Amino acid sequence: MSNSSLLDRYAALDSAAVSDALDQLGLPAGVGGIRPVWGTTAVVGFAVTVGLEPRSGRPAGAHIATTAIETADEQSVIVVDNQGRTDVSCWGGILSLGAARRGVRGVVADGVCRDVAEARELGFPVFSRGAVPATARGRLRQRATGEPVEIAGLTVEQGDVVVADETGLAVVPRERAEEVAGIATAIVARERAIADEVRAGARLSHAMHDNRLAGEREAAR
Ligand SMILES: O=C([O-])CC(=O)C(=O)O
Ligand SMILES: [Mg+2]
Repeated sequence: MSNSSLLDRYAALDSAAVSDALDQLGLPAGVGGIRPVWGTTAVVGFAVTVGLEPRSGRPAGAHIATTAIETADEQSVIVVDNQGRTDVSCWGGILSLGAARRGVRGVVADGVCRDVAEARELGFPVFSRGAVPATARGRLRQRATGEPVEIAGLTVEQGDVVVADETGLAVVPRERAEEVAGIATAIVARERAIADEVRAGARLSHAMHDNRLAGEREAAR
């Protein structure tokens, strides 16, 4: 499957269905707490990773995330590991502008951002733990780009599939991405069938029995 067909498949899914598929395969489930900072609803793409750390008096290099954005493209989601910090911004409006100009699909940060209005005006999806005005300059430095990072307890490797929406975040190892998409697609179809029965008046406790909802193994579609 081509990369763009794979991302089209994920665009038809959501973080909950992907999390259920990951559960079935014994892979780490999705996580919450990282949410859209303006009205965006969902983003899927291949991870381009950025690891940050406190600057702690060391010399400043390139501004955080700038070199990662320069390697990213229209299939990328920038994934920023700021170790969950909420006291200093790890993403801002000029970064959103630079990423949007490359066609990047969005950013997912385990930390907080600033310049929310600038992201909204650009239509650039930003998912984070919230926002704070305090700049990264002088406070943070880039530890690495393209290396594995940790986001809300999930390891994300460069090229993994990232699914972020209003519910939370799911991360799929690239080598399992076709398999997970197949199972998640079957889960979505089964849940639609259950919802149709509920709309038609079926008893909820019957239609939504756990054995049916989550206990079965899915045949991938
Ligand atoms: O200086 C910063 O912290 C980054 C920033 O605001 C931006 O990208 O616009
Ligand atoms: Mg700014």
